[in-house]
Amino acid sequence: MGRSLVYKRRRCGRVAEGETNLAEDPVRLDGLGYEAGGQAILSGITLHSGAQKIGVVGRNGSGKSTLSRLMAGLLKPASGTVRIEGVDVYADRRAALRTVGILFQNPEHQIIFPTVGEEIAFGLRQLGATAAEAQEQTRATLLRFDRAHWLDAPVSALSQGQKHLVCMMAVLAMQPRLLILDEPFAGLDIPTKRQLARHLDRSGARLFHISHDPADLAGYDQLYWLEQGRIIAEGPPAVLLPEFTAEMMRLGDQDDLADISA
Ligand SMILES: Nc1ncnc2c1ncn2[C@@H]1O[C@H](COP(=O)(O)OP(=O)(O)OP(=O)(O)O)[C@@H](O)[C@H]1O
Repeated sequence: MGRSLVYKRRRCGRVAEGETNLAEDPVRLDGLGYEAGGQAILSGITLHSGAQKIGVVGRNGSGKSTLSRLMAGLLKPASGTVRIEGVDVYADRRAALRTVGILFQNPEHQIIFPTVGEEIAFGLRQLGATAAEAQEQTRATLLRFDRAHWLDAPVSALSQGQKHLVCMMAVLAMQPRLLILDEPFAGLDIPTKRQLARHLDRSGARLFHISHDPADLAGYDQLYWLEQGRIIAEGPPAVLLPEFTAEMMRLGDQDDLADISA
């Protein structure tokens, strides 16, 4: 995979002043590393950002899902820390639950209850709401998304795009400060993607969107390029995405699918 890439991390274009403040940045990854099967999956990831819409672009196997799970505190780092809004998300799980939400690529991996209302209420109960409070907040969330009539709908009767919306409502009901998106739009059609993206933009949560698809990240404020478990470039989408796309096209003209990291 991309063995010919020899970039050192570099800045692509100008990052607006004020987006990075080392003392106060709400998203802080410092020397983050992760190992599995005796191999380094992520190494030396340092990223400080105060941007509202942060994106990470990377090809298959670059470490995107591992990074998103570390960001949500679901994996223990081998080295370094993830601090979101001042919370060490692995060390302080209770605070992390209130601070960070995550949406996965496959809603089937996220949904565990048979009805929409139960699914949304579950997260709220996790945060300490009583059954009555959770019910009230669930109804309010459905109303906010114009889906009051979904309360008792069986999840099994929903389309894939609708299941994604259920996951999104369930996570946003918990009012996370940061929402991590692990390719939640993969496989969805353009109208569905656009509708879900609109809901996200309205949510007010800071977004940390990880994707292989440059189109997902075009409107983002600050982008990072993940390659072989390292950040190799950062910059605004107008500069970084064309470079990423050109490199992906170049790699596509070769055949590196046979490579197995040893
Ligand atoms: N538990 C594990 N044991 C061994 N190898 C792992 C483990 N988890 C991840 N890897 C390897 O780490 C690399 C990064 O995996 P990861 O799933 O994070 O990448 P990704 O960018 O999300 O990939 P994709 O876009 O294909 O989903 C891959 O080579 C994967 O095989």
